[in-house]
Amino acid sequence: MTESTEETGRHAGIPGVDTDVAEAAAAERDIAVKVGDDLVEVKNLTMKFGGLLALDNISFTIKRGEILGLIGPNGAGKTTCFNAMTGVYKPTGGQVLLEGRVLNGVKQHKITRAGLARTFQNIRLFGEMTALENVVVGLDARHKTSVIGALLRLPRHIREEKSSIERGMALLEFVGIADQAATLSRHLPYGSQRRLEIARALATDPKVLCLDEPAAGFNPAEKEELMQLIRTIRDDGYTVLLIEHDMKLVMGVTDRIVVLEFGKKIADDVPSVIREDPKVVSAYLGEPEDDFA
Ligand SMILES: Nc1ncnc2c1ncn2[C@@H]1O[C@H](COP(=O)(O)OP(=O)(O)OP(=O)(O)O)[C@@H](O)[C@H]1O
Repeated sequence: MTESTEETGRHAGIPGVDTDVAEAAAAERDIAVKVGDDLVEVKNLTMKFGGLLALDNISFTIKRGEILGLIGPNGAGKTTCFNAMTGVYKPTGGQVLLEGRVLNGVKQHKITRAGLARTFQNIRLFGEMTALENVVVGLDARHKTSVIGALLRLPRHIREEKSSIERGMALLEFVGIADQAATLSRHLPYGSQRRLEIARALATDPKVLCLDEPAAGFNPAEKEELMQLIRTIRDDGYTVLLIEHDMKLVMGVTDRIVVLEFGKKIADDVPSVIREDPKVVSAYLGEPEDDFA
């Protein structure tokens, strides 16, 4: 965490955020809300699968510039919440707003374009493409030239292609795998594949980056490195929503935590309060000890 605890200006209010860094980096992004204000509002989000109420009237906000943790025991509804927010599922009820704009009913790719990017619990890369190509695919989604422009290799397309490769390389460097740019993604070590997923999501220039268990399968040293990467991403001006099972990781990296249990929100506070909350402790009873260390 950075050390800007005495902020009193309009960016104050998010513990641990170096708001100068966040503001400077994010200034280029066209985001309608200020650092510290509500960027995403989840209002009474409800998701039913037949008779199963997987999400029951969930409400929370994500503030611009924060790292928000979404935790809960197995089956609590975390991934369902991500899926309902990012257009994978159509919510049964409630609303998700990004910068005040309702996302319900908007197609997945349009939600990504609007600024909500995500990674998946199960890695979803193009295995037969190189690491760089996987990132460039994400960047291409933002291009303005037409298919005809690409076929005719018009100057604008060539310019965009060149800048895609440069930006793709910069993103691979940012997540620490630039030396593996030319490797087919299916040949990358597991940890690099997880990093590549993050780079590909960042390529869409998101306003909010949603990470679904990015440390799954990592050893403690890899987890520590990933925590550092998530902090760097935030310090670069992004807002992060993080689903994570590993409580130590969540407590160490987040500014605030929302806790779900059986599809209901049972707590929403800073990590030090969540750690002591009896409802949260009891929700984790019976879970592997590792999950609530
Ligand atoms: N497509 C679906 N159809 C039916 N039930 C589903 C579907 N997706 C999720 N569920 C159910 O919804 C509940 C919440 O599941 P979800 O995967 O969101 O939990 P989770 O908190 O992400 O769990 P985990 O930590 O194990 O990934 C579970 O009971 C699950 O079986």
